[in-house]
Amino acid sequence: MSLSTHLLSTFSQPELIHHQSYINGQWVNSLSGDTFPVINPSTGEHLIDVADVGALETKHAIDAAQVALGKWRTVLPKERSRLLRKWYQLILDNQDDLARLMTLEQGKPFAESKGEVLYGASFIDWFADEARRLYGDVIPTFAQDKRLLTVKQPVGVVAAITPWNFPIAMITRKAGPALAAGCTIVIKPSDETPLCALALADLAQQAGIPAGVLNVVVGKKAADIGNALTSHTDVKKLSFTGSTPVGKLLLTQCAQTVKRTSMELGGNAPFIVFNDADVDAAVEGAIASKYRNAGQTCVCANRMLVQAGIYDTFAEKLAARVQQLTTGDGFSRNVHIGPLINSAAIKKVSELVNDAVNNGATALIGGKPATSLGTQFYEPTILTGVTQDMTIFHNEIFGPVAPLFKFETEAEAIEMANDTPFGLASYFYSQDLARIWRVSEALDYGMVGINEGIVSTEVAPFGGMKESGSGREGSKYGIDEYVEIKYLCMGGLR
Ligand SMILES: NC(=O)c1ccc[n+]([C@@H]2O[C@H](COP(=O)([O-])OP(=O)(O)OC[C@H]3O[C@@H](n4cnc5c(N)ncnc54)[C@H](O)[C@@H]3O)[C@@H](O)[C@H]2O)c1
Ligand SMILES: O=C[C@H](O)CS(=O)(=O)O
Repeated sequence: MSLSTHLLSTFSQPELIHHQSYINGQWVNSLSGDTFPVINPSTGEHLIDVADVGALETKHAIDAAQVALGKWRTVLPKERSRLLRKWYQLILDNQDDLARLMTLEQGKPFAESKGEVLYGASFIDWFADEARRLYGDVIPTFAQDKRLLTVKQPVGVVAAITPWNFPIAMITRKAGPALAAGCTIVIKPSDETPLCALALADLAQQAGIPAGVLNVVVGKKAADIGNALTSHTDVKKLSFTGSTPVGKLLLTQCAQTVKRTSMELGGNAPFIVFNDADVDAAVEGAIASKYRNAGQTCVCANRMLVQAGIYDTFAEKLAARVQQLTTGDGFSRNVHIGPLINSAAIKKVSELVNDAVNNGATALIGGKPATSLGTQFYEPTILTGVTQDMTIFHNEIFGPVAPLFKFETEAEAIEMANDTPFGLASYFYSQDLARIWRVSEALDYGMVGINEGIVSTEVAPFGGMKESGSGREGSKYGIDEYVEIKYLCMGGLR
């Protein structure tokens, strides 16, 4: 079943909409003939049925990637760069259609979807440049008859498993550096959002990226596909973006064949506001960080830690801004907050809020599902009187809920901020330079926003520590995840 005639008519390039996996340059059905439905989280509308592939089709994709690797790794960097730049331009040329697919299958407001397409494309642009700068080293020798050097070579076939919340950017943040380095790749996107991934594959094909270099397998049987990817000896690297529990499972599976891994996992970001902060700036930063993608990002402010001296003022100002946020369908004008991805998400957010309120917190704004809009919407919410012993303090909310915790001293703020197994993003607002240095150095997180609520960019290293994962994406560091550094020792040179 394809998209309805009405929906198809809203696309400039409806041929970008695929219902089959992309393996070895071919669009293929599942061997079983099975399909699964893609649902619009805002309306519950059945969008399309997509071929439901499994382990055997995944093995075919790995085989294709292995065959393609032999030639792709020898393609001159300038040519790889040219092909990536062509892909980048095609993504830009199709921004509206890609954004439309994203809002349909993921739900985020159309303007946010358009922004993600540009953000996702920026990684292809960045690594098109990096492809031409994979330099090695000449090392001062340790013996008169020897000369030493290093070269960087592609790790080989890469498996990428990606989440639903950024259906384009989480793929390009991996495919860009992998292809730039001379690797080939098999991508398994979330079955919640397969259409964006398949459209990206179509554009890669249009760009001239050879068959087998980039493959996309979509299916509901995530564990089967994952097992095929993590157990195959031709797969030399797994790059995963998703929840920490699944990341831990995949790390275990990869250990059996000692694969390289990059893990971009869950977060629990503190957003600290000190008495000396510019409170208005902190409120704007909180709005940007907390409510983007309806709070469904790994770097969303998850715990608002507000110093006692400005707690009431901050809460009041934040509430005034949250009241200006409109919740609704992503295609409706002036909507800021779309639906949550599925019913499990609504249940999880409701349980976290209800637990906090039942234990003494107050819902200053919101505090329940927005049932008048449908089954998948949650009201933008602010909780006050929240304490460290409540469940919400220790959980990634992944919804438009801002719990405000009060602290007295800088030391207490640091202790609260670091009291979590996660270490991805963190934020704080202060105008005291000495404090800025003390707090930046004391926070156990891979990324620190200082008087800033949005830090993500292709030019800087994105990633975390502790149970938020390992490795970095984007920046001059991102391509290192996809290369092996080989040391050459040339002897007998008397
Ligand atoms: N650190 C980051 O850059 C980053 C970015 C986006 C999302 N995330 C995290 O991802 C989570 C939300 O995304 P999600 O719900 O898609 O996460 P998820 O872990 O449920 O799923 C992520 C991907 O893993 C697949 N998967 C699930 N179980 C699997 C298994 N047993 N074997 C193989 N693959 C399996 C899913 O199908 C999906 O493609 C949040 O925790 C969020 O913090 C992190
Ligand atoms: O949710 C995870 C994404 O990495 C967030 S961002 O768009 O990179 O900030």
